[in-house]
Amino acid sequence: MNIQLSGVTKEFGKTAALSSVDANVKDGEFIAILGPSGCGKTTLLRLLAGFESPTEGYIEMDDKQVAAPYGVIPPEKRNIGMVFQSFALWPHLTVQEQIRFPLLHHKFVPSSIKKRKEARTQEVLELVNLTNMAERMPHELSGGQKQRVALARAVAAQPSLLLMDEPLSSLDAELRMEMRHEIQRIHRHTQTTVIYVTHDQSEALAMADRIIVMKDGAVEQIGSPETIYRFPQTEFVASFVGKANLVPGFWKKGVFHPNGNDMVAWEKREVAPYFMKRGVMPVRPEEFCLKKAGNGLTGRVENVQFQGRDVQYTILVGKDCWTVYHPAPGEFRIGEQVVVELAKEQSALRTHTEGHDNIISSTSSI
Ligand SMILES: Nc1ncnc2c1ncn2[C@@H]1O[C@H](COP(=O)(O)OP(=O)(O)OP(=O)(O)O)[C@@H](O)[C@H]1O
Repeated sequence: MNIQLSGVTKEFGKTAALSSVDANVKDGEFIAILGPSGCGKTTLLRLLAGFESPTEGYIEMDDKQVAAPYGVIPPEKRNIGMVFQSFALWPHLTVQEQIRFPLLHHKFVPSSIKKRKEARTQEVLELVNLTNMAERMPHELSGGQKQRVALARAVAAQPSLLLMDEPLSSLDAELRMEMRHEIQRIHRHTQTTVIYVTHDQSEALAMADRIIVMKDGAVEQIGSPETIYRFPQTEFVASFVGKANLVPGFWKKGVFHPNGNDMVAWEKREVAPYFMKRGVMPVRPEEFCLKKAGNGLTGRVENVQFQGRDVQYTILVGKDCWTVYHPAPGEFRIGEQVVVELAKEQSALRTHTEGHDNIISSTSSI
């Protein structure tokens, strides 16, 4: 299903939950809506489902208007599946009855599936690896198994759009990783358009084709996970996704002089104009390297955290603390003086070409 959101605004009294959101979703895409608590993610999903109408703007699905201030097509008249954080299974139905239910009652079940409801139920049970639990009741299932049933139920009737609201947030860390994989596999298998709400950046980066990053009801940036991570367009995106250090300094002839030190020059090919105008370079913790001596900025190790593959250092440079990931084993101790440099490969990044992203080369004049 293709979706177009145009100037979508939603106000609850004086609260603007969404402010003029424009976005498009292509058929079969996996879109993550990412942002902190209260930024309007659930409101956007509820508008897409048809539970709410916009105060301004409109939503089109496959070129048909489905939501506008004066009218909205309700959820039961849209061909969508939904998965929530709370699973929302019916307590009195077995696993296979939960999956069969939409096949019996959903308005949009394709006739090819209606004719083979039992076979389709078994097929979907297999898809989520629950064939041997078909007769179990919800209280006899683990959290991960319940979430699989919820997923199976949502995709059974082959919806054109699958909406998921923080579906993994009540699962433990290991199960979350497993279910991410499961959801990706189901998406590949069904080719359904997915809109997935999360506040977890690693979930969005790992699963989505494109991410819509939101803040205070507005879209901050839309792009592929790689673009969002490597080429943030605003301070919020840089710090919310991947915890970039926002290094102050000045740009001269496409070269950045951190902390106003014109003896140190950093070249990073692609930095958004937003940062260049503000005299800032966003640098990911892994884009820095630490040395005992060299042509960089001098700092002092404030804290060291062993993380397995990397060591996370907090380095005090001037009055700012920067986060630096350095491959383990750690070579630097708390209190030690170090030199912070931009890792070599950062200046050799290939030119990025994604059409909708407004990225310029730092070698162009500003
Ligand atoms: N029915 C409502 N009435 C009044 N205000 C609401 C209503 N629903 C949402 N809001 C407000 O709109 C804003 C966005 O809420 P929303 O639930 O969409 O955020 P969210 O990003 O999904 O947050 P979370 O991650 O905490 O679920 C919040 O300030 C919220 O308090």
